[in-house]
Amino acid sequence: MFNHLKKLKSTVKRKMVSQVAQQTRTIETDCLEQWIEQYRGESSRGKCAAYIPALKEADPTQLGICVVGPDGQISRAGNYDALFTLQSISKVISFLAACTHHGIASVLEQVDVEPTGDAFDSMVRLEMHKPGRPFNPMINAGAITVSSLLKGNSTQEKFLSFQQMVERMTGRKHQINEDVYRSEWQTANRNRSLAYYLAATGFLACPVEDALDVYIRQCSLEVTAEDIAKIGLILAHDGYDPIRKEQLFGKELARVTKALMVTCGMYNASGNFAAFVGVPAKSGVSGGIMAAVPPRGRSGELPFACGCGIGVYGPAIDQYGNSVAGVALLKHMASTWDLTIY
Ligand SMILES: NC(=O)CC[C@H](N)C(=O)O
Repeated sequence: MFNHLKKLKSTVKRKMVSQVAQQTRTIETDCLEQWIEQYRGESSRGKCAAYIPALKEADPTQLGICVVGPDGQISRAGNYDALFTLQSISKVISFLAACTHHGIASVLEQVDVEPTGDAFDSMVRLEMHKPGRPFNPMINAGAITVSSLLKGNSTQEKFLSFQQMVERMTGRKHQINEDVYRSEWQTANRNRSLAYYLAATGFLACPVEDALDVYIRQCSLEVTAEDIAKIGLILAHDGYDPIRKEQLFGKELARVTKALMVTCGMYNASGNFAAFVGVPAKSGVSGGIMAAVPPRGRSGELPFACGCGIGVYGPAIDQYGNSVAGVALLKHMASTWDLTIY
């Protein structure tokens, strides 16, 4: 009798908890849906990237978001299921993969951790600090160096080690968008020059065209906002996947990576983003933004107080290469939900 009562009590309690969770989820999703409609119009202040011709084909008015919490709570709104290519968000993952293979210290011998304040594809500083390594792994020069360092002796092996890192974090298989890959390969004159310069100065660990091929392939991998939100969540929890309960990479690597995201992740708009959103994030020119929100001890009342990963997609980008509507949405969300780490 006593046992029966105890079981009944715990079932009632579980039901109540799940109802509360359900309710919270709905409130958060409601907020996100409302904000998406509020900020969708911001996309008219930007344009889809045109220097990679295939990216121009995207619908600039799309805006989607997915937020994932450590207990598996997911809130999605807008065009959250749209597929887009990782582009520069891939730089975070290739850095994780290269450091997992070589160790942080030896990767940092080839690429520094200093912000530049220049455009992501700039070459101006490479020659100014002779024979300096590229400034950081989040600009193209540094990312091409990192791609050349990926584990493996061929482009296939190197790309595979990148792809496996992505798939370990998202928990699913990903494909390359062949049109975007081809389009970038055919128009990559600037990145090609960067890669040749890196080879000339001894900062490329494989032949130029191989490094470029791996880099462009990783940029063309297709994901959804939910995929990058999951990666953001793992970074927020210092390399630990709280949903599958598995440590995927070390704490120190997670911390170095988040510091790079804060200082360089939004390129030469990283200062503004740090001031008005205030979380480690990485953008890509296809319109994705991945953010890692660590647990906030301040109040259990806050939405996603135990931290979360955020994935945003809005293909109209600004002069810095960041999603215009995506950044506006994140600014609103950060101030309302008190997301900042500062
Ligand atoms: N900012 C970006 O997303 C740049 C990535 C793109 N593939 C390039 O190298 O130009």
